[in-house]
Amino acid sequence: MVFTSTCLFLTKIRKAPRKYLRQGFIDTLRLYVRGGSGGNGYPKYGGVGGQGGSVILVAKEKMFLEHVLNEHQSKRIFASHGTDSSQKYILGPPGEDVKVEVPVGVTVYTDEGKRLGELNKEGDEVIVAKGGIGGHPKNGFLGSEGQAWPIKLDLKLIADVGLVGFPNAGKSTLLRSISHAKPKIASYPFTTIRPNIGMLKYKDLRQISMADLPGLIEGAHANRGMGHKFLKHVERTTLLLLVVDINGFQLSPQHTFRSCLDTVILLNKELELYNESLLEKPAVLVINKMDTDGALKKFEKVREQITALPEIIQEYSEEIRPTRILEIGEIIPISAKESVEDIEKVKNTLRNLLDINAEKQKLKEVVMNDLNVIRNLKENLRERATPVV
Ligand SMILES: Nc1nc2c(ncn2[C@@H]2O[C@H](COP(=O)(O)OP(=O)(O)OP(=O)(O)O)[C@@H](O)[C@H]2O)c(=O)[nH]1
Repeated sequence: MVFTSTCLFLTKIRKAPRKYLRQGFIDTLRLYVRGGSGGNGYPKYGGVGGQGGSVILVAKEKMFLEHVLNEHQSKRIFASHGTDSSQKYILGPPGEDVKVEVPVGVTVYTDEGKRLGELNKEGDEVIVAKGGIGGHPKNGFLGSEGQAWPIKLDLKLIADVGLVGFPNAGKSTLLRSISHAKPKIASYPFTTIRPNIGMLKYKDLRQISMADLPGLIEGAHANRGMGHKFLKHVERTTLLLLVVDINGFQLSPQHTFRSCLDTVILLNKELELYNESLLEKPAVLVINKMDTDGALKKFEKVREQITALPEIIQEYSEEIRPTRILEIGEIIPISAKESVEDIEKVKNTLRNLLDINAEKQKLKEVVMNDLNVIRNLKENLRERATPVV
């Protein structure tokens, strides 16, 4: 009886998980971290206390912040203290470091917004709370306290390609058919509520990662829909893959219907408003659902309009019209659902564009290096030419 009532009581007080946890994707996480204190020294023998352990973040692939939260449910991570110096240990043993695995793509901040570091590839490490130094003659043999503060982990997914589009355009369907990812697909908007990452695999073993992000809506830059939260992930992708529905989009009967061309322009605008530098990224435009009635005729018109975008946008009102136009490298009509050939075409185009982009980046680096060498040489010559007074 007592047992039953205890169970009932426990069931009653168990809180429902917070909303963001129910959604199943977290891209920021606050932790409290503390390095261990240094051990005290031993004045009699000039003994030095052990250094306190540090809290260190280590980047790991295929991880999400939910895993960090599961591992550290209290959100408090403490490294151990250094041992005092004693007769037994003249040099006190150091405290152990605590290594916390976090996803690749995390940037760490303090509450004041100071950036402590970025973890961009597997194995990258950032010390987030240093252990205190041990006591020794110069500090009066008193070990000092370790660093202790709350930190914020901010995750931005790193993928080669980022899928951007309005809800229901077919982004998840494309990701599913082009990679081995299994995102949820349904005929209603906002089926995707968390980013999914798929790997595109090629015969020569080359792999390209692609992130499917929840659909944007008008006003996403100002945090309407789920936009803002997810737009930040586009910042770290190399190439943008815009997906639009040839038949346009309407969020609900209360909302304005947007044609296929409108959605391209609106996506351009949303990206621009969120962060103009996103428009510098190479972009491919995929026009989806080409298997539907009348799609071919609509496509011919839309393609023409998109190639003349600078003039076409003048017909749009100021709040919709972007000031800067996204450079669309290629426009590909596809049926993500029906055509394997279309998917192959997208796959090959992405690879080519990424390769061209990598070459460009390399060239840019070489030019920058050369410029630096020339600048240094010039400075050297100027210094030599200056007469010594
Ligand atoms: N006819 C046709 N329907 C498609 C095609 N691609 C996707 N669909 C359908 O469009 C609907 C939406 O597809 P999703 O892949 O979930 O779209 P999404 O862009 O990921 O949607 P959100 O998760 O809301 O952002 C589903 O009913 C799909 O079956 C296509 O090529 N042709």
